[in-house]
Amino acid sequence: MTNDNPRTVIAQGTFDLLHPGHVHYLEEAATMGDELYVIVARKSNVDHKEAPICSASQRRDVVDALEVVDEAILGHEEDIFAPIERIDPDVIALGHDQHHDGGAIEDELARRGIDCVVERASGCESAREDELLSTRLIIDQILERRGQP
Ligand SMILES: Cc1cc2nc3c(=O)[nH]c(=O)nc-3n(C[C@H](O)[C@H](O)[C@H](O)COP(=O)(O)O)c2cc1C
Ligand SMILES: Nc1ncnc2c1ncn2[C@@H]1O[C@H](COP(=O)(O)OP(=O)(O)OP(=O)(O)O)[C@@H](O)[C@H]1O
Repeated sequence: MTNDNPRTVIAQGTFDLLHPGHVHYLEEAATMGDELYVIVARKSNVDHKEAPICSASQRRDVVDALEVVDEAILGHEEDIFAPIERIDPDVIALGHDQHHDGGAIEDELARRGIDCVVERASGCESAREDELLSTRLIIDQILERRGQP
């Protein structure tokens, strides 16, 4: 049976060098509705940490290949609310450590007339050996192991 009124969820992030923490986040975001769209951040908007290694379109293509994702799209360069206005989601799923203020996002959504709730996803609890679950930690580990002698 087809769902005539699917609940749409938006997740977002940099997604440079995909790891299981990303999969955890996207799988949880998908449970918040029926269709999952993912906005992949432009390099120019990743200003709170080191710039991503992979290009925006390559990061988008890898996220888009995940079964749990209905569609991954490139973020807007200037107005981060432009894709949200176009997709008109029911839920925005913030990552557990995303620096964005959920209240401020809700205020801006209301100002633009977008009826949407903001949820916070959980962190990935993995007790596995060799746990990294962070792009920064993976890159640090690569530099440590493979860096110049
Ligand atoms: C609701 C929402 C919408 C966003 N839309 C965009 C966008 O259109 N373009 C973009 O470059 N970044 C967008 N971002 C920002 C990035 O996706 C992201 O939060 C941040 O810049 C990358 O850091 P992170 O991976 O540590 O979260 C959005 C963030 C949020 C919370
Ligand atoms: N270990 C994790 N558990 C749950 N969610 C995660 C985890 N790692 C990343 N995410 C989520 O995935 C989304 C994209 O994360 P991002 O691209 O910033 O990866 P990251 O590994 O946290 O990067 P970095 O370590 O460079 O900050 C964010 O919403 C973030 O909260």
